[in-house]
Amino acid sequence: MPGINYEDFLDLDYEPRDSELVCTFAVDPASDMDMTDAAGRVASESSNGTWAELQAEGSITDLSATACAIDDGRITVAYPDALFEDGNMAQVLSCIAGNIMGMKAVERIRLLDCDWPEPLATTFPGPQFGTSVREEIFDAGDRPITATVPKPKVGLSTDQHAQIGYEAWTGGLDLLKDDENLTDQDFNPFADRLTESLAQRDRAEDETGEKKSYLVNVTADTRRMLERVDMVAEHGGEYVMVDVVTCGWSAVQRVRERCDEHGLAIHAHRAMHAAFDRIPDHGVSMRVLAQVSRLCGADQLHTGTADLGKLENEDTAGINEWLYTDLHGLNDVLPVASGGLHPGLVPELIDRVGTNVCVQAGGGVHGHPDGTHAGAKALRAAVDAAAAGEDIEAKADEVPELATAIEKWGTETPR
Ligand SMILES: O=C(COP(=O)(O)O)[C@H](O)[C@H](O)COP(=O)(O)O
Ligand SMILES: [Mg+2]
Repeated sequence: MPGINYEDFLDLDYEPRDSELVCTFAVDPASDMDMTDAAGRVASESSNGTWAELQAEGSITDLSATACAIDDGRITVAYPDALFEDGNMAQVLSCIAGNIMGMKAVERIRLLDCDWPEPLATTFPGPQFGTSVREEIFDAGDRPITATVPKPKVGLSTDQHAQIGYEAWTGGLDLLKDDENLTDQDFNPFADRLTESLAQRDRAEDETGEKKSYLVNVTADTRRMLERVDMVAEHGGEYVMVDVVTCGWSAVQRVRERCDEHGLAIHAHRAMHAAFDRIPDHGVSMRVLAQVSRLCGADQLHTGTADLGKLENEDTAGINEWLYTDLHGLNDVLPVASGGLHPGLVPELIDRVGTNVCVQAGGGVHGHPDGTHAGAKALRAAVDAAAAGEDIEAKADEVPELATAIEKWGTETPR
């Protein structure tokens, strides 16, 4: 009887088929393994094999992955389409980023990139709106849209939170955003925050003549999230915000489905991503996380500040480029630059990532010496100037709030 062993998962002459999911891994084999052994073990454990030689016969090997290239510490693995369940991201990730991450056959392993084939990619919905939110919701023309997150992150009362929203919106920002750890706590209950913030949004829209919107954080267990999504639709919101990593992809998929019914966009916060993408040679890359977010239907996603902000970033510009590139007809995704931004950093940011983004700042708005309203004016002026290719210092001569922000923070990267 033929056995399946991990050598059977290695074929360096193999050409992946168009229907296969092709993944690139960086691999550091265990000390008693060479790269070919490790490559075979990765393909085996992530598809239908294990450490032992199996005495199984027949078609089960049709589900085997093939390690088909080894190059400079990297391996390429091709996964047959039949291995995957349609539209089930949890199942896909349990294959390609599952047991192999802890397998003793490798010292370190990182899933760097995936090439998503049409048969699998199109079983996912992708974003409902993507970058079109800039035009469709805000009529923003060529400029990036702007957002702010009230600080302190948590602890503001509902009234204080909504008031900050009003000041930010009337100062010129497009979006008020909840912070990742604000959901439905006693000091600021979800339902009250939603209604009060949207009431202030309406007021700000009347006063400014501009469209404004609110990214309310619906993150919870799936049942509560869906109830919250319904509430947002009922009260006239345009978006929900979801902490996509902490709540999990299956939950995101359900939210995407419900948002489709309501025509709501999804803002994806990536809190916790750094637990598996910060160490460069292990885990799952931010690039793959961005791909997964797009497939599951995030319309806008935090992708970092191209190293200008307070947090570590992985290839923001490259990931953003991927989010814009065609993926078998699925919509694109609007990247959100956030984390330690302030007006003085905006020209360099736009230089690095372009204008098809959302520029988001918390401390860089509310830490303005003259408060939130002035901070919002400064950020909007910086964004308008940078998008129009105008010098920010010249703009600061016209907008005193921007001059004050530049005086306070200069062009420093915060920590
Ligand atoms: O609260 C903030 C930013 O606040 P501030 O502007 O005060 O730093 C966001 O949670 C970060 O953007 C997350 O990081 P990332 O966007 O990299 O996921
Ligand atoms: Mg935050």
